[in-house]
Amino acid sequence: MPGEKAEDSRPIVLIGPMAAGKSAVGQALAALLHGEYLDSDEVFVRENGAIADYFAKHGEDSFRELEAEIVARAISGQLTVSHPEAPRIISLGGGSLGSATSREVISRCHVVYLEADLATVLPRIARDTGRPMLAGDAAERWLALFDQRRPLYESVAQLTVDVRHGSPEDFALEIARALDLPGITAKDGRA
Ligand SMILES: Nc1ncnc2c1ncn2[C@@H]1O[C@H](COP(=O)(O)OP(=O)(O)OP(=O)(O)O)[C@@H](O)[C@H]1O
Ligand SMILES: O=C(O)C1=C[C@@H](O)[C@@H](O)[C@H](O)C1
Ligand SMILES: [Mg+2]
Repeated sequence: MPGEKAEDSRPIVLIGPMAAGKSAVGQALAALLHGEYLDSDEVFVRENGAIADYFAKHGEDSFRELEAEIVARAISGQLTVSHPEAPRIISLGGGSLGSATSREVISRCHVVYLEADLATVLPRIARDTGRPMLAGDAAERWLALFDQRRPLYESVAQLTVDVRHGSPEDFALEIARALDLPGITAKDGRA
């Protein structure tokens, strides 16, 4: 029909640094689109236990191998439980783009980069014990990792959302509008 938006079954993948809100925004977006939400960190924990414990026992390299496998399974639809045509929203672990395979795998998706800064995430990471990559001085570690990874996020992002001011629901609507998804109007979010 003229004027009707074409179906677009590509998953929406959320990337960005630790505590930017990938999980919170991903869940809000799934609710808005009546879609399925998947989180590579949650899948990891379900299959292997707490991330901090896994790092302590097996080290980061082993974690990254399993993480890359989970990303591939998530994107390919192997972990999907809902209707095959339901929108799929997938949040990736903050360090997952270190894998060239994962960068390649997500190139066929809508890739949305949640861009944050230290001031925004500081209250969220200050008392963190679950993120082994932030062990020690969490603020210093977050900044160092962000400096190192920012070029990777930027190189794969198709849409960048500034998440410094607003709620997860605000950002979900911004993403849905920017991607011009079927069923979303500019005015209130739903057709
Ligand atoms: N826009 C927001 N406003 C206020 N709080 C937020 C916002 N986005 C996320 N949060 C809160 O910040 C914390 C971290 O968010 P979240 O877990 O979604 O980040 P993440 O990017 O998935 O982090 P990780 O790298 O650990 O997976 C959570 O407590 C969440 O509720
Ligand atoms: O930035 C990282 O390296 C990480 C981010 C988290 O999402 C987890 O994937 C894990 O704690 C490692
Ligand atoms: Mg998360």
